[in-house]
Amino acid sequence: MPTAPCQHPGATRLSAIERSDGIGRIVIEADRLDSTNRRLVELGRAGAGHGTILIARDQTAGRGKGERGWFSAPDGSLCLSVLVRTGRGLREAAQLPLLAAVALREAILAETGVAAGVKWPNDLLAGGRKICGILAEAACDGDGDLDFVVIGMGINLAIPEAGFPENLRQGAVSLATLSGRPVDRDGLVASLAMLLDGWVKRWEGQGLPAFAEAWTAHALHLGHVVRLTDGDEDICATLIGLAADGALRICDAAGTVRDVHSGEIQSGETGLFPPVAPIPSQLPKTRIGAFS
Ligand SMILES: O=C(O)CCCC[C@@H]1SC[C@@H]2NC(=O)N[C@@H]21
Repeated sequence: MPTAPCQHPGATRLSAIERSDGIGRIVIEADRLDSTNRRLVELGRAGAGHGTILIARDQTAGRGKGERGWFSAPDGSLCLSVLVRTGRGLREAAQLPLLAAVALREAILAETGVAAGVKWPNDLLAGGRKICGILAEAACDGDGDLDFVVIGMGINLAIPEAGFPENLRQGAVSLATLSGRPVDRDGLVASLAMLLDGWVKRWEGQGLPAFAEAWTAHALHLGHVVRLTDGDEDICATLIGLAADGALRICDAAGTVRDVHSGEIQSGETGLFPPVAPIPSQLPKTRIGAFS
């Protein structure tokens, strides 16, 4: 029997998909929330267990990478967050956003037939347009040790082209548009929970080697020159692949091989990734650490 999670005001329905442990053991669905990441962090601090999933039909202040907001449409988007408690430490947990992209890519392929590529670190794209974004945030205890990680995923399920804000229309697309058929939202959640659970368990045992090959096999732009940010620095570099700790290994314009631990790809030489203007952010200024 699933154990009851901590309740919160936005939760309108509680259901458990058929798992007795692990990811998806508890699924909380809310009609409307500000941010599933934000709320799941609160639930985590209050003791919610490993594998809790929080889904919102409508998200009013979704968080995106780089302090941007995240656009979603009620009924057209899937906004969910997953709470992961791991025996591995904070440094290694920074690999979870990459792992999440692998699991989500597989779930999308299984449920819709859409084969996405992974734009470092964890955006999923098809035909050069973004299908989903992932934002993982780490919560630490008073000593700075990892308490838990919340992995948030925003997936464009069935947003018509005209349903995206104008500044996103060129760069984003939904799964229903790509596949030409409706997407079974609950099927996608169940598939994701199962796949993510398996990948996290393998990663707990083996670390990065558990999924590095799967990530690399579908990574976009490896071997190509791209413009990317390395922290605050804007650089052009050739993407080499993943380093042993999960950082992105690049070769910069001076020919120096170095590793990038956080940043984003801004554009690729094929012109696949035109920069997208950020959505005005309603983010609070105090954040727990964001990995991606
Ligand atoms: O900018 C990105 O690419 C990451 C977007 C992540 C959005 C998801 S939607 C569900 C979860 N809750 C949030 O507030 N953000 C993530």
